[in-house]
Amino acid sequence: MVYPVFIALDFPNAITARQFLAQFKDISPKPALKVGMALFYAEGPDFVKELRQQGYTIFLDLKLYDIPNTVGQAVASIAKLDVQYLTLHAAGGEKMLRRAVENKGADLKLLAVTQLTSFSEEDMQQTQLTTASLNESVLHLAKLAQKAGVDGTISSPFEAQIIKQQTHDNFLRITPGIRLAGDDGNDQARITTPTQARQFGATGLVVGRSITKAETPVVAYQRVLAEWSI
Ligand SMILES: O=C(O)c1cc(=O)[nH]c(=O)n1[C@@H]1O[C@H](COP(=O)(O)O)[C@@H](O)[C@H]1O
Repeated sequence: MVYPVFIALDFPNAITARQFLAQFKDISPKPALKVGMALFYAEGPDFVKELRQQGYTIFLDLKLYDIPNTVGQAVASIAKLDVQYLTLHAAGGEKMLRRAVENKGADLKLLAVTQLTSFSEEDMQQTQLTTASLNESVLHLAKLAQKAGVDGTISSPFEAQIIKQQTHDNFLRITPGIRLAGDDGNDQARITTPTQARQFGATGLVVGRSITKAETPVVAYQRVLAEWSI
């Protein structure tokens, strides 16, 4: 089983994203890409289609969170874009998650965001959405997502281990909050290196700034892969 490393294309527009990707033209296999809100809201589905035509695996990170009917319709629209992964918030609840699963079609994998990797324990309590600890909340939401038929979770690597222990074997554990040793954590609160994420049982990585802001992004990407694939 090959576990993916998604490069987060957090760029403001297609021009800068294309310039970035030009550096990877000789890299084979092509890296998997995560298109998030900034790029999608700027360029819309056309840029996603362009990347698909070039053969990239696409993770569309729109973190859907709305009433079940609206999310169901959104997922049905997104399924037509032929992307491979899509995020939605587990906190949207079982009915919302189930409606998304019903509308996703055969080839799209749904990933439920548990607690954002930018959240510390303190940030989470400040929202007053739960009195559970961060770990308890992540595990609870992971189990809820599994029950609703979602394909896996987004969490920090720190929670991947407990999710692995308490969910079925094929349940995906994709982890952002990844930094190469020595890189700044920026706005992230729960970060690990790719090596630590692998040891904690992650089954996929999302890496943004450690690659996109590196002096030589291709070298940084290869360092991530080297740590990840041991
Ligand atoms: O769903 C995500 O991908 C996501 C969830 C989460 O809890 N934390 C998180 O950082 N992400 C995304 O992962 C990427 C991380 O970027 P870097 O911090 O630059 O590596 C960003 O595109 C975030 O939107």
